[in-house]
Amino acid sequence: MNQPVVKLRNLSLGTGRPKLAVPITGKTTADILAAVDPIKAADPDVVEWRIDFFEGVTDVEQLQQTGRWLRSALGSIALLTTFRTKGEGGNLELSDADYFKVCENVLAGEFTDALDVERYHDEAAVRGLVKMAHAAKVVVIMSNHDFDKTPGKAEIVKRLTSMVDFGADVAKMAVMPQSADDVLTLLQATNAAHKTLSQPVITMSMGDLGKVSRLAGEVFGSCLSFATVGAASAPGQIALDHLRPELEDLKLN
Ligand SMILES: O=C1C[C@@](O)(C(=O)O)C[C@@H](O)[C@@H]1O
Repeated sequence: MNQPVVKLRNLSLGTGRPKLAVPITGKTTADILAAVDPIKAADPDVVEWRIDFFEGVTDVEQLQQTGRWLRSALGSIALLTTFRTKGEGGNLELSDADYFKVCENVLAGEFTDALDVERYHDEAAVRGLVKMAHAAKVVVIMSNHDFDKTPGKAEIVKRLTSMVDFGADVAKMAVMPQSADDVLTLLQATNAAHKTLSQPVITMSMGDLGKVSRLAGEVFGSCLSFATVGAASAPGQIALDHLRPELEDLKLN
């Protein structure tokens, strides 16, 4: 089977070394824009704006204006916009209806290259949002987080497969290990999904035990790794200036 590749701005996700994404978790517009210069100096492939940390997230004007300023400050770096709900490890509690409204406001603001869409919400609403994103030529990175445990291999593959069935361009799963065996489970599921799915996948085992999964994407088939410049957005993320040389060392020639 051909390697599935997805274009994200000027990147090809799914081929070569895993791409590097850095989260921005600022609370105010000033914090968010101040994060850009040090991030640009570290030269990531993708910036993830975690809008669940932004205090203006439910104000359409503030969300879209800050998004446009961020987009223009980033230059050629691809922008992924993510509202991570509280139940999946995010920072702010929103009703389902408000979650979808915020995501629609992101799309209407025309500033993002990719949108994170959580898989486990109302299914018709998820499908509707995917349609809207695709009409706006925005890449859908569909996601699911388990901050407590690592489901079995078959369950992880099933969830990633379901994301693709729901129209995801990229399917993403983050899980929490309780043991080294759990990390192996995530890696095995990644390898299996990577070999069978028609879209690229992103996976990670979080926390200290799972750090190895953030280095090993090229071997097991995860196309993007989240790394830090400043604040982390999830446990186990490694500094970008450490992760980049590790990924280069582990490159498959
Ligand atoms: O989905 C992910 C992955 C992540 O949870 C991680 O573990 O690196 C970090 C989040 O910001 C991002 O949206």
